[in-house]
Amino acid sequence: MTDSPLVLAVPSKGRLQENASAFFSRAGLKLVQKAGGREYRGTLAGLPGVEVRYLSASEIAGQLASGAAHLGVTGEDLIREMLPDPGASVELLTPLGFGHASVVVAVPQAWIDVRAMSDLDEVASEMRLRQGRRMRIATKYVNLTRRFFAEAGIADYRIVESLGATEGAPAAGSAEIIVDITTTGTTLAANALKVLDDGVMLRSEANLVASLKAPWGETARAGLRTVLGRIAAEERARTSREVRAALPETGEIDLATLAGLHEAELPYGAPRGADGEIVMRCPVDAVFDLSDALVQAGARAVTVRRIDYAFAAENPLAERLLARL
Ligand SMILES: Nc1ncnc2c1ncn2[C@@H]1O[C@H](COP(=O)(O)OP(=O)(O)OP(=O)(O)O)[C@@H](O)[C@H]1O
Ligand SMILES: O=P(O)(O)OC[C@H]1O[C@H](OP(=O)(O)OP(=O)(O)O)[C@H](O)[C@@H]1O
Ligand SMILES: [Mg+2]
Repeated sequence: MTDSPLVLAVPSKGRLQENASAFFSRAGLKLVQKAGGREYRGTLAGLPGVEVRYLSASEIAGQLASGAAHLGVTGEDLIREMLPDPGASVELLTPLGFGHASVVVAVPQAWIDVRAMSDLDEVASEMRLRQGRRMRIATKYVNLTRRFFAEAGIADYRIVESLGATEGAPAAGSAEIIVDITTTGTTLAANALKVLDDGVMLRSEANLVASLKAPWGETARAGLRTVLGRIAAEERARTSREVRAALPETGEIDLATLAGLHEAELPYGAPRGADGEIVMRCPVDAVFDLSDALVQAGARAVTVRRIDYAFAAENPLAERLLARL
């Protein structure tokens, strides 16, 4: 097996770019773009075993599928559209909380009686019978559309592949209806289109995705552990708080029960002495209940802190992926 670096594919433009760079920098992964932002390759500061490639969101999906990139950030819609059997070539490691958008079936607002896919089925059949032609659907999501329409039992249609400005197709007369991605619905409304009640094909967001086809040599695996370890450390830190308590001078606190009640853990283990200090960690929502419970149980002082990073010996994201390679 080759010992190439970990290739990390990052959106170079479009909606996902800014959020993706912010996500990596929060995790202490500083993207360093070579040669003044014109070069589409870069590095991660301090990690020589990682090579960064700046690509469009759809190219990233393609490179993960082919194995040209090990790890990347892209939209779930693109993965599901471009890969016939996503589970066979990639692993969706974790949704990232940005790039939310839905792939939808939209028809002209003027079609007042058409509200659901079943109505569309009737329209399609009538069009075929009365006018001798098939209903045309403009989209770049050809595969997702075929699958969704097959599941809805609609076969009387034809896909007109669209390369952009899909919402304009019905007004331009190149298709009757469309399948496209939407977030606010502004573009659909501006083009007098409406989404069918049961016409949401996929709710998508940006994901961190790993390739199962890439050459996973030692250097790439080591890079993966570091990158995913930092991402997990940031996530753990952001979603939890550190709770320190001075234990009572007399008596004992049943820490195990308290921890269980408040989804807390003792990352450094139980205290060694009776009147020591303990460090717990709990979800953000559980902070006040846990602190109250500690005070009621006799703790002399309780301090709650935000954490920057919380590293751990386990690396669940990396282990899950490595188990599949
Ligand atoms: N409102 C939105 N419209 C389109 N894509 C969105 C939206 N919100 C999030 N996304 C996500 O961003 C991905 C593509 O982003 P974007 O359109 O910015 O890329 P692009 O650089 O224009 O690439 P392409 O030329 O392939 O469209 C989508 O596939 C989707 O996952
Ligand atoms: O529901 P809305 O918030 O109105 O967003 C949806 C629009 O945004 C996207 O286009 P984009 O701006 O990415 O241009 P593109 O089609 O050239 O990729 C998408 O293709 C829709 O046209
Ligand atoms: Mg776009």
